[in-house]
Amino acid sequence: MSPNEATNNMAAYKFWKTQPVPKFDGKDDIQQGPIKIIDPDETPKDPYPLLDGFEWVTLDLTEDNNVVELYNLLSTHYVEDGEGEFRLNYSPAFLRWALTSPGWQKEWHVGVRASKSKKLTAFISGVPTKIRAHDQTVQVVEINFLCIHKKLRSKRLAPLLIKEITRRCYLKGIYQAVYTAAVVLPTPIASYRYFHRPLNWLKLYEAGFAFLPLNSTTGRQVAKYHLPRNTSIPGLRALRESDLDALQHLLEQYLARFDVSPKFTKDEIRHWLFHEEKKGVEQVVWSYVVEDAQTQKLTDFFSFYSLESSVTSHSKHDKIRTAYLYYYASAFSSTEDGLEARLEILINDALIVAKKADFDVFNALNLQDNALFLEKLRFMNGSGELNYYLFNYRMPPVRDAQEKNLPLMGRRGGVGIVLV
Ligand SMILES: CCCCCCCCCCCCCC(=O)SCCNC(=O)CCNC(=O)[C@H](O)C(C)(C)COP(=O)(O)OP(=O)(O)OC[C@H]1O[C@@H](n2cnc3c(N)ncnc32)[C@H](O)[C@@H]1OP(=O)(O)O
Repeated sequence: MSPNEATNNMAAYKFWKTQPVPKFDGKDDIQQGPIKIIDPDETPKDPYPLLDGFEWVTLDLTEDNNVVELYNLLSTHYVEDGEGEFRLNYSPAFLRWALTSPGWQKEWHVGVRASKSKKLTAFISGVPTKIRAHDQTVQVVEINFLCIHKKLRSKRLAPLLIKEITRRCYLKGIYQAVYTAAVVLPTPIASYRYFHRPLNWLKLYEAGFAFLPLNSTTGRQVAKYHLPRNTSIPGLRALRESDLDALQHLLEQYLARFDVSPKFTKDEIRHWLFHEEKKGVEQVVWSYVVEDAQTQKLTDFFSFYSLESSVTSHSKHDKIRTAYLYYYASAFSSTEDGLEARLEILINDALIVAKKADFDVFNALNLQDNALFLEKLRFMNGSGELNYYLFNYRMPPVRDAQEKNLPLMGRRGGVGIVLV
């Protein structure tokens, strides 16, 4: 819990109270749209002054050595679980994928170096995209990978990084952003929880990620999470490049269910969802479609991405291979009962594909329609929370934001965006 969370008191957020974000009390005028109209002429043309001994750097992620530098910073200083036992370990291939999506801008890969050693000590990034919020389309930048070296924490460098990337976005005429964070800031549009479906329970247990319930045995736990060898839906196959138009249509229809969702162009769909087999290129995203044998139409789709966690303190296993549920869609969404039954077998097939690809665990948030299958498919309730935010944009509450006390099944996601 952040020190400020207990109070939800704007005054306690010295930096955030100065930013164009909704207040906690919800007393802002709830007319949907920008909070502040930005005058580009008032945007400073030069970078903000930094702490003594540090300098701004713009990374060039087309250069392998820049990607490796970023990897080295994040793999040792990025997000950890509460106890510091596990740390997200985004691979160089993942970072390049995440940060060079269509329209990416080099200026939005903002680093800080120590002036003497030239070591990269902090970073923040953005990539452009469009989202739909209720019935409005909004051009945004997706902010991610904010990271400060552990020795430089609590020196108010984060607000500087945020202000600097904001300045660079304003200069390009982008005035809104979307981001997620485990910490509570003013003010989430929605908050979700992580769920974990063991695929290799024994390894998770040995690594300290899964626990043995008092009334169980390791054998019973392994049996509980056993999956069939083969997928069950006829016509399930890997996504092909020739599917992209049909996939765009299927996704667009499905994502219309949610209050906030991405508005993917075809190029973005290719970038984010299509993995092209190339020698020596690490696979980051797995996408599968179901093609109806009679009509040749795509009826369903699922995807997941690969993100390892480093086990910081354990000797037997140093990595957990995690598949994260990404976008999915089904033409069976015309009836709720039909959708629930379909998603259960569709996502069960996703688990089987992930198990075959040697993942240890499959993670999902309870956004989108995930509450329809999480319990049935034996996802365990995790401790991690993820809050969704919009910068300089206010909108009426999304469907589920206030419904934390409803049982799981009652909590359908209002957010359809998944940030990597
Ligand atoms: C139009 C364009 C707009 C573009 C910008 C849109 C906004 C983008 C916003 C960023 C989206 C990022 C999305 C992601 O990448 S979320 C991932 C965040 N990264 C990590 O958790 C990695 C490990 N942790 C660290 O590297 C540091 O602890 C970080 C960098 C997180 C904070 O460093 P440090 O611990 O040394 O703190 P400080 O003394 O410098 O600064 C303290 C101030 O910073 C506020 N703080 C703390 N954590 C976060 C956080 N995750 N988002 C926003 N603000 C945060 C905090 O409330 C306080 O402000 P206030 O309480 O006084 O007000």
